[in-house]
Amino acid sequence: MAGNSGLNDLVGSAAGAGARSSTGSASSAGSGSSAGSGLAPVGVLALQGDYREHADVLRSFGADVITVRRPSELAQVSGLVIPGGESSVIDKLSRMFGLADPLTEAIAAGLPVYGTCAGLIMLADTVLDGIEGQQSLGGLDIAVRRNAFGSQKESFEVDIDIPALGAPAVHAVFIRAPVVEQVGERASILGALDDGRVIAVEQGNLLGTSFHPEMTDDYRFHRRFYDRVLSVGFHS
Ligand SMILES: NC(=O)CC[C@H](N)C(=O)O
Repeated sequence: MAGNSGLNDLVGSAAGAGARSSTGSASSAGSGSSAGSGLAPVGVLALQGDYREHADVLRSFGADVITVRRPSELAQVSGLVIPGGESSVIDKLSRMFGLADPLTEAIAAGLPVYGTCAGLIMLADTVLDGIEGQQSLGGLDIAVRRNAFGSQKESFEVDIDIPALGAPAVHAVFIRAPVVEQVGERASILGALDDGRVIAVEQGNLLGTSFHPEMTDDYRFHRRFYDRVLSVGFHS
């Protein structure tokens, strides 16, 4: 899934990162049930970032996937992926499009959500090093630091043991990634770097990784999210 367009979406500056009129491969499928299961579609927040890659991963599971850019689309979904990209842009656009409050409400109501990188930042209760005025949706009892790896190591790849996923280790791709600096008592750690810095967390129906499984061919984190979607059967 390591499509160049997705990578450009991740590393590109905020300039030109506004709402896209093109739906790309993640075109909205409208309402409908997911893969004959009677389940509502799974959503991918498509304001900015590499949402197409996430949609492709979920479709590979047989899921019915829709892109989410407005509250009426959010109201249809049984789960949501918030992709990587630029959290300050996703934050601004979600407020501009009237999605921020419905998203916060859906998270509080138990919507299963998986956030990667910028998506993890959006799910954090506390954001360190946000731009002025930056807000998050919250939900995860954590504090994340944006761009925590500094300019020298903005992007890197490393194998990380994730006990909850079993063997083999996950090949994790970090792109201007955040780290989880504080983990509150309601969140649990799924993975950390050798130096102890936390990069994967879970809390009830919320899952977050600093890195980008959609850029590899190991979809166990997406599978974990989708299994949660199937078992929760969320509808608003
Ligand atoms: N790959 C990514 O999602 C990068 C996240 C970005 N640094 C941010 O602050 O949102």
